[in-house]
Amino acid sequence: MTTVKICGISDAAGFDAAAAAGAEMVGFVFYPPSPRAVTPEGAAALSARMEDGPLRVGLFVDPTDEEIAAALAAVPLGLIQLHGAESPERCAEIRARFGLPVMKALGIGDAADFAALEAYAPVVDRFLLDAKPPAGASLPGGNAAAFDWGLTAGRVIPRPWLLAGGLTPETVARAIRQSGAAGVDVSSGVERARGVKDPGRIGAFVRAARDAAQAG
Ligand SMILES: O=C(O)c1ccccc1N[C@@H]1O[C@H](COP(=O)(O)O)[C@@H](O)[C@H]1O
Repeated sequence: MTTVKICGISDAAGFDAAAAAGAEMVGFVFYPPSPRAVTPEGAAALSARMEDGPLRVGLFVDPTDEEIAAALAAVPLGLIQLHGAESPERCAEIRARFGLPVMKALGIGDAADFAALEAYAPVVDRFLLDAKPPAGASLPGGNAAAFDWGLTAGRVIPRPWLLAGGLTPETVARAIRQSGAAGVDVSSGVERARGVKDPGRIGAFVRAARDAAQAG
């Protein structure tokens, strides 16, 4: 089954829609410059809406230990997503210090970018393969930008991985077919305005990803 992560959850309607649709993961953005940013207290209130449900993923960009600790003190995170310029050494340090699995986001523009995966593979649990930020973008992710999905087709990725970048309910099935991804992650594509999730589009995205996986 395709793993689906809905990222940038910042309100109850978005959280409830992701859980009701059966998304495996929801992402809380602990990065203040993002329009989807939540405080640890805000994420805790959303997470408390349901005892079980999706795995709570904390998204950080070049975080300090204190920032991660503050989020973890409030929210039962099951996965730490690192979406900045964290080195393999820093990923290993965070993974060991907090005792949680780490998903490293890497930007893909062409085939040469896959070389970076080798150094990270021993120290992370998952990869998130995203587009590189477009010129002038103020965020390192969440820019609705896609990369060439054919670049991952038939390629051995040394850890489980999610495809991200510019996915939408309308394109996710094609993205899964072309990339061979077993998991997908979306933020902008399920919003009705920048930073505002659309419950209907969240449901449509999860259904489209499921249908694509069943169609094989
Ligand atoms: O979503 C954000 O605001 C964000 C901010 C900083 C780093 C990463 C961010 N989002 C991640 O980027 C992917 C792709 O986003 P999109 O679907 O293209 O908008 C998203 O799934 C998050 O993991």
